[in-house]
Amino acid sequence: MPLLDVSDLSITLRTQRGPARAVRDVSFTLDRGETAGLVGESGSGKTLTALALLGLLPEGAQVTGSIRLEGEELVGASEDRLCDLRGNRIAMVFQEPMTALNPVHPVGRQVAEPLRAHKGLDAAAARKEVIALLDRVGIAEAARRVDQYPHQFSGGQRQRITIAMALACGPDLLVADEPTTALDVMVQQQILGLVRELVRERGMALLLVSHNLGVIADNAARTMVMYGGSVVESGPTRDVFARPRMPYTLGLVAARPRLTTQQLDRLPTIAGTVPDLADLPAGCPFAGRCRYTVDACFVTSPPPEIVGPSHVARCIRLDAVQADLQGAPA
Ligand SMILES: Nc1ncnc2c1ncn2[C@@H]1O[C@H](COP(=O)(O)OP(=O)(O)OP(=O)(O)O)[C@@H](O)[C@H]1O
Repeated sequence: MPLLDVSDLSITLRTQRGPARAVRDVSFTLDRGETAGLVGESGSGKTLTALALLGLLPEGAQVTGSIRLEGEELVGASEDRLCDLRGNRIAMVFQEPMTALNPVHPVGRQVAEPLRAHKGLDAAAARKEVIALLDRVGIAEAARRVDQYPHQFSGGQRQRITIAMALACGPDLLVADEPTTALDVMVQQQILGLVRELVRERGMALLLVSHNLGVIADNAARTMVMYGGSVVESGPTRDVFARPRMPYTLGLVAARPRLTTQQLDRLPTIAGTVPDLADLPAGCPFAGRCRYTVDACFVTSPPPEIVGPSHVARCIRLDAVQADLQGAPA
């Protein structure tokens, strides 16, 4: 049984312009020790997918489908149960560390919170554990700095502290949503290196969300490309980037042949605009921007097609894409 099994997850939000189906039929599994990357442009539904795993969706969001953690269904689970799991078995690291840190409390007390809430540690035991955690995530002189406040740390150190907080209870699943976007490139590399080490060391599963192709290419064994609320292509990262098949992925990769984190701090631009989720036409969400579009693309929601080992793309024009790729000069 996979650690995480997401099946046909759809999320509909209430918006001023009516219901918006912001996430559509997303399915994937994640095993312990595995890192999957979720990549896509702003508004494609990455964050909502991540938040759904923690039961942290905006009020009024309707969720259908299934999210199972070791077989336990989380869609429709009680708030009490989700609270038990959050920060304990599933933890999240956000883009902006100050979202997770309270500026008026010393960092040590904040990292200790999940330990006290979920593991019942007393103050002295929690403090000892917190110092060890801060030390592990690379905060020098942790025993002295544990009583300092968030503003006394740099942005990179604050993100290290939120990682310590996320790790405190030894979660099985870590969800990191743009964990390094707010940091400069050198610090980004250090933090991602730390996360990689921790995932390996602790055998956690990691869902890494990023708009940065390089971050995903460097860190995730498996990649899911999101567009207009759907996963339009997924597979082993190497294959998705070396042999993209869905025209949207193709456009992203073609625009950025060198996949390194430094090169790809921004998602390449593709002509046209992201579809309006409150008014998404039937058919393929990319149809309005795609050069392969035929009439049927506006009618049929493309089913997942297997295009290689564990590599799936949603497009009804795969043959035309393939023919072009074969005809293209190497
Ligand atoms: N609380 C909310 N109320 C209404 N619409 C929302 C809400 N949160 C997100 N949305 C909309 O849902 C869609 C998907 O948002 P989501 O944040 O998941 O995208 P994303 O791919 O993570 O983009 P970004 O990288 O900008 O965060 C967007 O169109 C967004 O405007």
